[in-house]
Amino acid sequence: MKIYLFKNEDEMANRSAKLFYEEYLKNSNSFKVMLSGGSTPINMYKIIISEYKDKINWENVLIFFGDERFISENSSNNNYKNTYENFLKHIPIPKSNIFKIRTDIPIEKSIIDYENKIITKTKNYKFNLIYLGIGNDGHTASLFPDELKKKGFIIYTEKEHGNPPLKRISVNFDLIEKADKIIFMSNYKKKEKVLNQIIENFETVKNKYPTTSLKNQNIYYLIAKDGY
Ligand SMILES: O=C1O[C@H](COP(=O)(O)O)[C@@H](O)[C@H](O)[C@H]1O
Repeated sequence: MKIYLFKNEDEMANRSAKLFYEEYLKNSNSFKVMLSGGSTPINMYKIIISEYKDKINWENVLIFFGDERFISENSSNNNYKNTYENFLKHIPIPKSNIFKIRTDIPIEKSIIDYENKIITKTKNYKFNLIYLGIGNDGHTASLFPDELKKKGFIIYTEKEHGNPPLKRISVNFDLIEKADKIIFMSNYKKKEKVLNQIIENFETVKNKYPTTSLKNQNIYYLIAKDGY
């Protein structure tokens, strides 16, 4: 596990976009990547579009999502919609290489549908690269501290979370653990409590939060801390 601090969001975005490209080069025949939702990755997407778009054979890139807010794809709260608007519609990736989490069918059916897509396109749920965010309560993807009992590779939450409160679908720890590389990206602002603990003494918060509970050896925390 490595922690990298950046002076600002742009520097963090540059590094995370470079990592995207580096991992693509290692797996350029079939690059399986899982993206996080929320606003943090948007700057990274801009850099991938401007710096790397033309260096990547998008036919060989498969895009999945770590979690989804269970709301219509037309809503600005939908992770796929945001990723499509800020990233996917700007790159020449075939539509058939994008695997979204459906919100137009019942939630129990959607997790089965999503898991089937993953089973079909990966070897035993293994991704080359998984991007994750960090919530101010230490959640990651949609694995929330107060409901971690569900087993399986894909789960949905019992409660509604966030603003607006919505049920969520998420990949679970067992799937994330299998990835070749995991990148957490987070902005210090509004997440001081959990990020301070991660930065200052990771060992003391190991296993305390969903975001610090992974055992995978190839985890990068990229944290933008103004003026650091
Ligand atoms: O709700 C969510 O939030 C987290 C963090 O989002 P951010 O806006 O702070 O970047 C995100 O990682 C997750 O995918 C999303 O569903």
